[in-house]
Amino acid sequence: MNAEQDLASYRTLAIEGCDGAGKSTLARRLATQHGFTLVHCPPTPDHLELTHHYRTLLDRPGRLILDRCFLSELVYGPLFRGRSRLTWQQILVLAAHVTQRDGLFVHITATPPTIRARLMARDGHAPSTAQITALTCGYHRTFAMLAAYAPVLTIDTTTRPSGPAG
Ligand SMILES: Nc1ncnc2c1ncn2[C@@H]1O[C@H](COP(=O)(O)OP(=O)(O)O)[C@@H](O)[C@H]1O
Ligand SMILES: Cc1cn([C@H]2C[C@H](O)[C@@H](COP(=O)(O)OP(=O)(O)O)O2)c(=O)[nH]c1=O
Repeated sequence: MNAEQDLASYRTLAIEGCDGAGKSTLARRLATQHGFTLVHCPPTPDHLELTHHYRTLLDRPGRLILDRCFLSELVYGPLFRGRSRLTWQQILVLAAHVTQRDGLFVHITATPPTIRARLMARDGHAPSTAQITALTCGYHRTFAMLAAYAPVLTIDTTTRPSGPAG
């Protein structure tokens, strides 16, 4: 698929989006087919110094895919924990490291009913459609801001097949 060939030309891909949008499926496929090292970034514990954590990840050698990154904090933080532990200023410093590493931010999205159905099928439970809508809107706002400072590609997987051919 052309879009995936384009993605493969970057040295760094930071893949972000709502749980269930299809990040890990795409990340695994790109890693397997194009030889990226895949790093999944799960929710980080409170004691972790977040900017140092992500800087260290980005200092790794070679081609890298981050399956989630510091942008999760901006969206999940305010909605689920009352605040983001990272400021926009800190986010933009980290984003500059991604860009300097020949990086692209990949925004994976889908319609909230699609995401909900996928989460139900994958996990047997899912947030409400309203909660998923809040998350997808949060990501849309975040990426609209980020796009003024760093390269962003949005992929809507609602109708996109997930097979090996992409
Ligand atoms: N492009 C796609 N089209 C249809 N289903 C998909 C697609 N990408 C992922 N899925 C399915 O949706 C579910 C969530 O995908 P996953 O990659 O785990 O999302 P995330 O990493 O964003 O939580 C999985 O069951 C996966 O098989
Ligand atoms: C990285 C991150 C994730 N999360 C949330 C997003 C997900 O709902 C949940 C689990 O994330 P994760 O383990 O990345 O799951 P998935 O690959 O299915 O998206 O934690 C945060 O609340 N804060 C964070 O900083």
